[in-house]
Amino acid sequence: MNAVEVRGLTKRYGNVQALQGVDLTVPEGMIFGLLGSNGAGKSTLIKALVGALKPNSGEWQVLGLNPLRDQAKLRALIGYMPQGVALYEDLSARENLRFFGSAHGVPALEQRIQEALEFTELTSRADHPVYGFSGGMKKRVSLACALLHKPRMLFLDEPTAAVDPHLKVRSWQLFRELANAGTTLFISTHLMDEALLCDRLAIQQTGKILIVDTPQAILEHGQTRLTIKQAEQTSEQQIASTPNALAETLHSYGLNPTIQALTLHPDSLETIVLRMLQKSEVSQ
Ligand SMILES: Nc1ncnc2c1ncn2[C@@H]1O[C@H](COP(=O)(O)OP(=O)(O)OP(=O)(O)O)[C@@H](O)[C@H]1O
Repeated sequence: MNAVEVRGLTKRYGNVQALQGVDLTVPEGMIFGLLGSNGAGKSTLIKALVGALKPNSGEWQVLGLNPLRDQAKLRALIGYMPQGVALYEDLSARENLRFFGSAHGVPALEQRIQEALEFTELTSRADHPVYGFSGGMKKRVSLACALLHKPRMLFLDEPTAAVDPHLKVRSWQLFRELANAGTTLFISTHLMDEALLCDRLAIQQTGKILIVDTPQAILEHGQTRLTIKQAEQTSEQQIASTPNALAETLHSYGLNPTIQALTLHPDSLETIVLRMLQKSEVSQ
């Protein structure tokens, strides 16, 4: 079964058409990314899918349920981490989890809270009030709340916005662990490096989905500028962004003709910075 099926979804706020006929299918058990710039309609789409707003028209189902009509049933099956922090600031992380867990009727709640705190690396600050937490820690508490009832599907609206590189990497490890265990994740982002970590990616612009494919296939829509410097001259050419195109071009420069594809995987700036930070921690 598909986790999400959407046809012709529209949503208007006054004269702003936030969703302009969205069609989308999300298979179960994967990390599905929704990439779009500010105002593209990502939060609106997620809110419609979790039953937090009423679209103007279209058909939409999540885990086979209608998010408005079957709201109570659906809430038991999904976790939702909104973009803004929706926590009780005067309560501790554990108390927030207890509150959300009770609302969901989570069995063996205290044990489950402990597991969620460990999973999100919050145990050492579990009993401190949330108002003293950094933005990244609050995000982790929100994630723990969304995970508490072991949902089949998680909707995470820009979960790593304003989060430092270490926590971002850790969050994506968590997302991958959850997907490996069978959870479907629907994650919105405007960050390209995160988009590449998804199994499938939809690109949204002004309320419309432009393309849905694997990140690799989307990258192959691009062109690569290849600069080759030899003793006397530098040559530049545009080639297709595919491993085969690179190998083929380099054959004329003497690359072993049996090599059919070449792929480079340079570290992102984030990875480089993270490694530097880790090295300096070890040497201190
Ligand atoms: N409650 C609202 N009332 C009026 N307009 C709204 C409301 N919520 C969103 N909009 C408008 O709808 C459009 C889509 O907004 P939405 O928040 O869904 O985009 P987004 O892709 O999530 O953006 P961001 O990345 O900045 O969070 C924007 O033009 C926004 O201003």
